[in-house]
Amino acid sequence: MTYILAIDQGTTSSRAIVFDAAMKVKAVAQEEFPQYFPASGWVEHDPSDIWSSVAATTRAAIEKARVGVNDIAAIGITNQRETTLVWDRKSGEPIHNAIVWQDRRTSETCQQLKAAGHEPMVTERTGLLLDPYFSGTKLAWILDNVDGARAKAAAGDLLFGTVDCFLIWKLTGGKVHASDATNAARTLLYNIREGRWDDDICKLLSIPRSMLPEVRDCTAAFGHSRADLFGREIPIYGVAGDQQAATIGQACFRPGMMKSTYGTGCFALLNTGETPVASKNRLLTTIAYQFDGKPTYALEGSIFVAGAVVQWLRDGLKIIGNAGETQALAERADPAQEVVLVPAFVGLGAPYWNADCRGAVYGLTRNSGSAEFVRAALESVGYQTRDLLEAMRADWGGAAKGVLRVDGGMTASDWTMQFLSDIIGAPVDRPEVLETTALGAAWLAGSRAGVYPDADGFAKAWALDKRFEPGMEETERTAKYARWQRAVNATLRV
Ligand SMILES: Nc1ncnc2c1ncn2[C@@H]1O[C@H](COP(=O)(O)OP(=O)(O)O)[C@@H](O)[C@H]1O
Ligand SMILES: O=P(O)(O)OC[C@H](O)CO
Repeated sequence: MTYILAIDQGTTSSRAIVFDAAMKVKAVAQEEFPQYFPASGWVEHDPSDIWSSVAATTRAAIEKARVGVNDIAAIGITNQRETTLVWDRKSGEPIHNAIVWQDRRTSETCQQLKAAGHEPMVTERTGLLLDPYFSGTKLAWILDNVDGARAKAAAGDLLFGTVDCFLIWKLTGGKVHASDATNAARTLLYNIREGRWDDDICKLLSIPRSMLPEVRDCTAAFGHSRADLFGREIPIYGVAGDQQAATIGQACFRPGMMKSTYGTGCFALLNTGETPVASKNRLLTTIAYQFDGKPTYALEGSIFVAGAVVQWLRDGLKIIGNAGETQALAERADPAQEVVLVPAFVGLGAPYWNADCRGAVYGLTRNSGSAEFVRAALESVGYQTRDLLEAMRADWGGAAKGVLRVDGGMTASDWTMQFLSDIIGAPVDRPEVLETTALGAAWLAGSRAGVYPDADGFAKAWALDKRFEPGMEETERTAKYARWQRAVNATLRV
């Protein structure tokens, strides 16, 4: 039994990956599923799509890998975080669509809670902000808006879960209602300092404790998959939210180590060790992972638009046919032009948290063309990362100018990675395995199953594909970053 099945349930697709004993990818299956936008700023998933895409891709990956089900030692799960589901304890039927992390419908509730002065207490206990991003107010919305939900919840007939918890419930045939500490840490209901659901916050949002799952370590036993799913019961041994799983997959096990994942958006996590660091710069404090009942904390910064800016160049402006074309165009851009793009398409995330501002372009001349736009778009990813790192350095002395480990689809762009290193003034390391998120989940499950090495052994196995070293002069770096900051300030004021 030397293979591990990792489930990566993301925002737009579900993926299943079979890893071999050497932690190499043996087979991958992926399925996209529909996104529902019932009103402006609302985003939902149909829970049956989440489940059917996971069921289909896990079976397909096992088949493609040509391994017997008896050779799979364990299942690891990683998932889009914060997305909120509520289902009936007896029938297992969801009572509403899943409300996705991007959904802003609870903006007003958050504003009211802030106006009533609750944010300092909530931030102190959960490490999060009173923002619709997190699960708590989404869960309260479902209870308030589905007929009879409040009464059923009070009677103990409803269960809440983030996506990991829902998948564990489905995989085990309703036998296990549990989540891991990293997912719990994103709900706005979990006290990350005390390691338990917070009764005061639950009361504030009128959420009955009986709905909430049991919270376990990332390497706990989460039951077994139903025998009829794969032909045999397989233990579920590893669970972590996707950004935390990427941190684990990048072996950021020591305080001061950080990773940044560049997909549609970008999420940077900095390991701060065994004590939670409260941010003065609107970063989130979260749990990076939890082993043996002991949490390791992280500071997290989220950027909403990273790779999405490249999609906009392709689908919106139509100045490229595919993402790979950005490299040549950026190289060709006129060095004398100083075009700056602030991609605040949906507002700005950390450290600004401004939901209302919108994107802007500065420094256009009569000669500005597609090459300068492309360069400005790729540069915006580097500048936004520097914003996060500046905030991390201001928050915590341990965040010195260390190496940044990167992963995600956009790290394929050498130009972007070189600019990133230039503008942050630190080395950027791209690993050989870019399936870092799934690898993190696989390692959690595989180490518990005894198939994979311990954390030290795993960290040693981490292999570098390419290191990008900063080559820009300090004066140029300072001038460029100052221009970016002026552009952001102007954008926030419009
Ligand atoms: N060569 C490239 N240059 C620039 N951006 C790229 C390149 N290849 C992929 N991307 C960007 O990376 C993103 C896809 O990354 P991925 O990790 O698959 O994202 P997600 O998991 O959020 O869907 C897309 O937004 C795409 O525009
Ligand atoms: O599914 P992804 O990769 O877009 O990740 C979503 C994050 O977990 C949201 O916090």
